[in-house]
Amino acid sequence: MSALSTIGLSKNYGGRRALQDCAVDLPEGKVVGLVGSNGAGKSTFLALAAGLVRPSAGTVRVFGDEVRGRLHPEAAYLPQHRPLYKDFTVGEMIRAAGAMNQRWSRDRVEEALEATELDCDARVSSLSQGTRTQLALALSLGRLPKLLLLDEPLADLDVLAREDVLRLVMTDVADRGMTVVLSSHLLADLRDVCDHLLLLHEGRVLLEGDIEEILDEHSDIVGPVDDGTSITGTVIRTSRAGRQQRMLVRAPGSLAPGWEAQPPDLEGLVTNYLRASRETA
Ligand SMILES: Nc1ncnc2c1ncn2[C@@H]1O[C@H](COP(=O)(O)OP(=O)(O)OP(=O)(O)O)[C@@H](O)[C@H]1O
Repeated sequence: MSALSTIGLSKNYGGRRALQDCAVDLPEGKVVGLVGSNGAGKSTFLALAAGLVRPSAGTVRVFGDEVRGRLHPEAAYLPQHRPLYKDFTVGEMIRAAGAMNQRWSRDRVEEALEATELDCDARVSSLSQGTRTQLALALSLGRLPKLLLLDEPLADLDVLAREDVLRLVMTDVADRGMTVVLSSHLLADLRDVCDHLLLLHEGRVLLEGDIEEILDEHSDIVGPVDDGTSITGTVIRTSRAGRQQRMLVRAPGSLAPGWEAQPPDLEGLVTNYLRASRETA
């Protein structure tokens, strides 16, 4: 079953197109890396999925139910600006979140915060950025969501805090089969935990699918610069170096003598898609 699917999803802010005609199908139980440059539409996509903003066109479904201006009861959403009351203490914040959510596990929140050794009497305003993210994430996990939407959860965190945040998320993925969509403008941030990719560029879906399948479908091929006629498949991008040319090809056929194929790495593949898109714009 799809955890999150969209058809023809578009969002305009005034005259600006933030998202255009997006069709995606994110399977249940996956960890989805939502990747794209600044302004690609990642936050808009997540806010639409959370029902926080309404689409200009198209539909969003969470576990088959159309999202209409409210968060799906089985979903949790953590926006970029961590929604915490700065004047509250940690304890007050946990109680307030509990009162606001029908389905709530205080045990899960406390378990998630165990490693942080957070003082329940500390004011939210006194916490470091990383600890605030951990607190906000723990409160999201307290809803025991089946779908967790995380907008730039790793931004502004040091290496150790990043590891802690990802470990928290992956515990619920492993224990409860939770689906996660987490955004970043850096694929490298997400590479180790994601098994599904959603690549956005200027509001459009450039690539979406299971990461292993995407990699299997593509080849990096290298051959003589004066021979391009024998290449079958879809050439995503060509670059030249001296007397050789290198191509990223989707579904390549058999190669002519003089050509060699290698499996691409994900970072290189994504970079080629983004560059090709920029070059044709
Ligand atoms: N509330 C808004 N009003 C007007 N324009 C907006 C609004 N929110 C987003 N935009 C515009 O929509 C486009 C997509 O923005 P969005 O924040 O979704 O991208 P993003 O990929 O999350 O970017 P970043 O990585 O910088 O956070 C951008 O051009 C942005 O300026």
